[in-house]
Amino acid sequence: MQQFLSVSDSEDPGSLVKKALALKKDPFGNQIGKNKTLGLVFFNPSLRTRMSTQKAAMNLGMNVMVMNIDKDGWKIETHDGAIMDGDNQEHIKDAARVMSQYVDVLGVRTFPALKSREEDYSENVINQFVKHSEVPIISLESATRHPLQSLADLITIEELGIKKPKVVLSWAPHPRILPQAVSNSFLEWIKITDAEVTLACPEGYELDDQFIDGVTICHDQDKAFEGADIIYAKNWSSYHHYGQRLEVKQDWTITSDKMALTNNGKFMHCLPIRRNVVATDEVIDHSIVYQQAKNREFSAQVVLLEILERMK
Ligand SMILES: NCCC[C@H](NC(=O)CCC(=O)O)C(=O)O
Ligand SMILES: NC(=O)OP(=O)(O)O
Repeated sequence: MQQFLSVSDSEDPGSLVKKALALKKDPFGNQIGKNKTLGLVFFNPSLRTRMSTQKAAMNLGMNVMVMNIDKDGWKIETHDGAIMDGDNQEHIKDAARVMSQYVDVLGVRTFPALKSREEDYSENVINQFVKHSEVPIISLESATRHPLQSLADLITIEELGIKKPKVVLSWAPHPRILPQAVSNSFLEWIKITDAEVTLACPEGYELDDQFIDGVTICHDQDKAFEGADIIYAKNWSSYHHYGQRLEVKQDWTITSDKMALTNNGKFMHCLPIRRNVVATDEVIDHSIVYQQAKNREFSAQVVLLEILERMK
């Protein structure tokens, strides 16, 4: 693997799931990362991605450097050709090139601004890193995708051992407007499995066509939940009415009553989760979200391993 920005960067993404499960059994068996350094650049907050990716790198014997560029760096200009006489102090092309000289692999987290769909879906920030970095780039969640999360989700689903699982990706309420990245990415990855996938969301919350191709869309949450094996909950803001908050009449919070409609379904969420807004305490406390979060370590480890193996 040369880089990891989406499912299409792996020739055989299904094999990553199996290799990750093997790493989970023997995390320290391969020290290929000795004398190699991973850099992690954060434009946004993170708990799981930060810690699981550092742990994954340490499992392989790597050193890790973390740069919270939004807090500790100069203010970054992201537009090509900008006349930098305003607040922004350092151009992304200079920052990316320089940081890449200190490390062997570079991870980048960058959220969308949710103001312009064209700007966000152009993936300008992470693509500038790809363009100007001298080393492979790993997405730690970009404007439109979160592949390390989706790979961990697939590892978790594989561990459940359900044949042809009925999976529902359900929209849920949230006090803020959030990116579509986790949901887009989940749909892009779940397609490589034999799962039957339904997207449950209020009208106006359908995702970009490139992600929902082949997915059943259901605007009735109760109906979607009937017989489901897995409920993957997430809030996302409207793709079609970009950056807007649409009126939603029904209550989409996931409760135990709704989970009772499923086939003893497992509840998944990438975290962080707004308790008693996205889902009730009872649902979260009986869920597999911690198993899912633990698997972030092995999704990151298998990706680092594949990248390091290619560099040998
Ligand atoms: N990395 C996992 C999710 C990150 C982000 N969630 C958030 O920003 C939630 C913040 C809050 O609850 O205010 C998202 O939805 O893409
Ligand atoms: N799920 C996830 O990516 O969490 P963080 O935003 O805390 O890294």
